[in-house]
Amino acid sequence: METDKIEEATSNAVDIYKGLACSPSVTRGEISFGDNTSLTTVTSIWSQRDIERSENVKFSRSHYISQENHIEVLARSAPTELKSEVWNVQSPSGKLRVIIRSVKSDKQDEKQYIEIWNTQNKEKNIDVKSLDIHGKIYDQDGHFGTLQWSKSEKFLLYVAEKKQPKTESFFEKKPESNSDSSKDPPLRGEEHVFREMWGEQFVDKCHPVLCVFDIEAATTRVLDTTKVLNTEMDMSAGQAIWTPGDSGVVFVGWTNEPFKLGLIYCPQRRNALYHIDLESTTCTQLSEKDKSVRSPRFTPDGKKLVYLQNATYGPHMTCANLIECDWASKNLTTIVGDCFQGEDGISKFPGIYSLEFPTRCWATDNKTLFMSSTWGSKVDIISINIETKTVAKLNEDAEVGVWTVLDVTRDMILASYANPSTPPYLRLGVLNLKEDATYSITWTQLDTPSRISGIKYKINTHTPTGEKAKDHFSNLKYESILVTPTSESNVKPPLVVYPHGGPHSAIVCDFMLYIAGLCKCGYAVLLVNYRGSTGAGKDSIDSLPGNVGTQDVNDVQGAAEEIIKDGNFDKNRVVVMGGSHGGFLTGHLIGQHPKFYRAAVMRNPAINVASMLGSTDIPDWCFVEAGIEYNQSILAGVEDYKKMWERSPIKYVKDVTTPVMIMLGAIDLRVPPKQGHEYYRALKANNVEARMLVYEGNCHPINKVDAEADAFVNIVKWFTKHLSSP
Ligand SMILES: CC(=O)N[C@@H](C)C(=O)N[C@@H](C)C(=O)N[C@@H](C)C(=O)O
Repeated sequence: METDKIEEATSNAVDIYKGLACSPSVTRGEISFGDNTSLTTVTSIWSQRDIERSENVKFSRSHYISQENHIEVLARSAPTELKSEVWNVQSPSGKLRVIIRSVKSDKQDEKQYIEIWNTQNKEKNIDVKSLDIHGKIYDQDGHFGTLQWSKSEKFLLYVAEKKQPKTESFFEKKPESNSDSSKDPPLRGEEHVFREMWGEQFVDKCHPVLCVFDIEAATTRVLDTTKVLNTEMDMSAGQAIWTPGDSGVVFVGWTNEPFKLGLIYCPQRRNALYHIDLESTTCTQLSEKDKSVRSPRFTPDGKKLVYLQNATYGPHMTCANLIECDWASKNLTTIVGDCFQGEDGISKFPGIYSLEFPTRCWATDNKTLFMSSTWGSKVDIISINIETKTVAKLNEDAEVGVWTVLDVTRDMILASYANPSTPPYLRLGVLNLKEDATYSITWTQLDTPSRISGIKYKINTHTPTGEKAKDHFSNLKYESILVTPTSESNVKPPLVVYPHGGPHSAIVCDFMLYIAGLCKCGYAVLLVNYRGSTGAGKDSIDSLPGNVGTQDVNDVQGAAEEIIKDGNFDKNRVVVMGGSHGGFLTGHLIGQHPKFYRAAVMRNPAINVASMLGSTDIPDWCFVEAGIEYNQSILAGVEDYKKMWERSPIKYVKDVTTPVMIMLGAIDLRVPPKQGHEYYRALKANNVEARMLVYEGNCHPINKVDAEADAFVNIVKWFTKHLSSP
């Protein structure tokens, strides 16, 4: 009986997952205007899981739009699969397009090409290797990646790996003396020198440099940024943009010394904004010292430069400031600073929580920009007027979900919208300037949303209660999202408690494949944005470091108990799952509340912060979350290790009775797999049922198509098994 139930649930999960996995996500969008100004084209790039091919398939779509007096979709192109495109960027005039293509030979060695297309054909194709001046061109990695046309459309600006000298063994036969001495001889004995890279998911990115490609000459110039302020500072460069008139480049430079820390999800690494003049090659620092900056953008008239900034080190995601640099004077002004929740809760603007501005983000007024930013458990479109320093929310309160601004140009805005029951779809809007100098948007849906039936969701607000409120920030509110199956059955659905990772991140009302899948399998899911999450004020974020393992655990448990008290769920059918710091919280929850959860699942869990310190790409995280101020010269002492251990779930493993399934990415550099092994061994030593899945070739997210699919079905099977047993 139990076996049949498990088999049926597993087979059902496979079918449900295969159906939902077809929902594509939009990765880029661009508004363009042909010669005929009445015709607008929206080009969008999508990604979709292909389980049969076990890869994410990328494809483009186009919408052809008339906007005589309102926006009307005249035609839609069929999706076109994009094979091997790393970049695809239209020139400012729309007459040219550059594609960076990456082609893998059957021997799997990768070749890259720079392709220049006009509106009829491919004009130029350059084999990057033939340039022999840099390594691989960087993709859109969210940190370094850049590909920008100059206004003149004669040059391209991109980021590539610095060329490495050739190396050879000490025992290699020396070449004849009359050989070509003009070439740099290979370095002997350097073949095995460690090349430090930028951590998790940046394993082939060690030293990015700025490159300017002359299209006519088909040659590239690598900009030497070591002469910053006349110091030999070795820098990694990225996020580069042209200065007005193409006379120079503004870019973000990260110091490579004393050692690199993991960069992904960590926009608080020490760096600065620089300006390099292409004629004199002088390089000057624009931004303040000892800050972390990102996403520089010039106003269309070139008079102002804005960028996002926050403190270095400290919490890994925090409230960002918007800084304006007057280009003529280089004077800096803070337009939007830190915001705090205080007594007002999350309804008040919580500050900017975003990794970047859209590539094009300005209204034609040269003073209002549009971006997406996390606001509680949703992502809204906000406008920021850099003249009046005012912030406004642009989407309606009723449309709770995730709004992503993709492109803004000629007072039109392209965005995608999604929510837990609706995969992302495109909306094109016209910006309407109101009398108070703010904007409203008149939207047109470019597609009919494909809403998934049987899923409803609501956002709950929680206040820390009872003994949980003793901690320092007890007045701060926090949210959760309850996603519930809308079945007619009067059987109370089992509840999955799901704390997010980070810890300084947030789960937002997005379309999430796993959450929709669990819901369609009959589970309700409680997604908890405990204090310390982004989108709820800087004070919320600052409340957590040093209090992990207590405050965050109390908030998740408090939300779960509050929801169960409402009577819609059976308190004997509650399970818990989480990844990374969410796995850390899962371990704490089953250790500190041993009889509350019937089963647990952890993805790449941080189990023992003390033992993680020496092997993670983010050792600073171990200090910061344990409440120890970090700098790169710190060395942990006994007391530091003690603090880290005392805040770790391993401390409570002896009290665990809940069956645990651990899922590991074999090449995870963020939370190394040995963390999961440490917990697995401790559970087995205590005769607790434990199952461990190790996904080869997967890193921290475990998001390769086959692994992600296998993990989902295994999760459903694990929960079914343990909810079926007495
Ligand atoms: C916000 C954030 O992700 N912080 C990084 C330091 C980080 O990678 N933290 C991990 C411990 C973690 O919890 N990562 C989250 C994003 C996950 O779910 O993988």
